[in-house]
Amino acid sequence: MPTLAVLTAAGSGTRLGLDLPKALVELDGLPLVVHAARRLCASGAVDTIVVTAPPGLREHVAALLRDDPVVDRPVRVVEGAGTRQASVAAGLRAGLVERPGGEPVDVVLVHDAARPLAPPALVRRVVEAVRAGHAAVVPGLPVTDTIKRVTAARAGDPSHAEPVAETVDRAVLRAVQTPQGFDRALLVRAHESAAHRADDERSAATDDAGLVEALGLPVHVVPGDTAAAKITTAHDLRVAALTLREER
Ligand SMILES: Nc1ccn([C@@H]2O[C@H](COP(=O)(O)OP(=O)(O)OP(=O)(O)O)[C@@H](O)[C@H]2O)c(=O)n1
Ligand SMILES: C[C@](O)(CO)[C@H](O)COP(=O)(O)O
Repeated sequence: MPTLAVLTAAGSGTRLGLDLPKALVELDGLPLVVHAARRLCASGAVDTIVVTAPPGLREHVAALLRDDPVVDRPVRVVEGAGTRQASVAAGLRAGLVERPGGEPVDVVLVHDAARPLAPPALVRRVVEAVRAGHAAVVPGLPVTDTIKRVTAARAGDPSHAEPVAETVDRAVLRAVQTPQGFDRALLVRAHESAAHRADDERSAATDDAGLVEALGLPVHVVPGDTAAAKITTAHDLRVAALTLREER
């Protein structure tokens, strides 16, 4: 049965600090959203894609993807919303409309254009784990830094130094990435039951697996890939350019 990918691209990219939405920023001459869509298609594991575009840029994003020679799956573009969670919900609504005679989607991936170099093999790994029976799957990497839990700095301390409460056991930590993969019915249920918190940045979930966890249902981690790193800052964009060069 078919796999739908919701590709989130509606964010503004505030932390990147350029004067256009992050998904439209170019890496080696191609917008990030196009890099991400190309790799979803190259995986061979994705049948259709719904992209969440920044406000007012739906047509522009649709044209970019329509004109790209490597993006060879049907792509639908919808306008995103104010938070990532609300954008994914909008993408899901559009992507799961049944087409007459079409086979219903059974697996949904949610992927960030902000992770433009997530390799096709990673996409396949996530889809395979869902098809093997894990209803919610996230790629994750071991954490390599020593992690401290801190408490609030003392009021009036000019250094703003935060007291350390403990060193967390990093062996049990994973830094999770996208694409995240789900059984369709589970992801729809998870978004529906968290819809009341979708529009408030402080309460919205930062990833979709978190919504499944909130239902008390299991989420499994498969090995991630350093190439799927998230572009948040200008430094990350430079690292991605190096990753792309190494890939060639
Ligand atoms: N309202 C939003 C916010 C984010 N995203 C998408 O979710 C992914 C992860 O978001 P993030 O990296 O935080 O992107 P921005 O919100 O653009 O970044 P910033 O917080 O720096 O503005 C990105 O692909 C982004 O386009 C989205 O579709 N809709
Ligand atoms: C979904 C995600 O990419 C997984 O690491 C991440 O949670 C997105 O977070 P952001 O704060 O919206 O960048």
